[in-house]
Amino acid sequence: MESRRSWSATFRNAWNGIWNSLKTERNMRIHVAAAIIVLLAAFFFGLPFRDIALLLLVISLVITAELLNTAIEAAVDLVTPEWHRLAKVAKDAAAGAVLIAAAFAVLIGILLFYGPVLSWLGWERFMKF
Ligand SMILES: Nc1ncnc2c1ncn2[C@@H]1O[C@H](COP(=O)(O)OP(=O)(O)OP(=O)(O)O)[C@@H](O)[C@H]1O
Repeated sequence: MESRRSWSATFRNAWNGIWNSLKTERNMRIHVAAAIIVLLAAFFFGLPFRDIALLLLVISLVITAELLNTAIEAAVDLVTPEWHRLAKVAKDAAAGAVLIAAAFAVLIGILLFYGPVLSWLGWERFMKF
């Protein structure tokens, strides 16, 4: 194993990890597609830069959680391909982390898009509810 790596090798390995997760994990592809749609919608509805920054933050949290989930699944499968209670604990907790990040991302998305979508539809009267 190399003891000293160049920056480019480190970056290449990190990119391999992202690319591998995109190729193998359907949920990762769904998260990335949702992120692109949400960012396009943010520009379409003219969300302020502060709100777009918040969207970028939650998107990065969801994708990071999904990458860590991929890493934990691979590490657990490497240690034990057999059924094991602790393997289940590790994989379920990793999946739970993705669920929490995704659920709060949806909630933040609703809060940020609620006003702009209603005014785009001309339904400002519903904004007080
Ligand atoms: N070795 C194991 N021992 C015990 N339970 C396991 C094991 N492998 C998987 N499981 C159970 O099956 C579930 C799905 O695990 P799997 O490795 O198939 O992930 P996945 O279907 O790719 O999940 P995700 O959608 O989160 O990526 C785990 O959350 C866990 O409950």
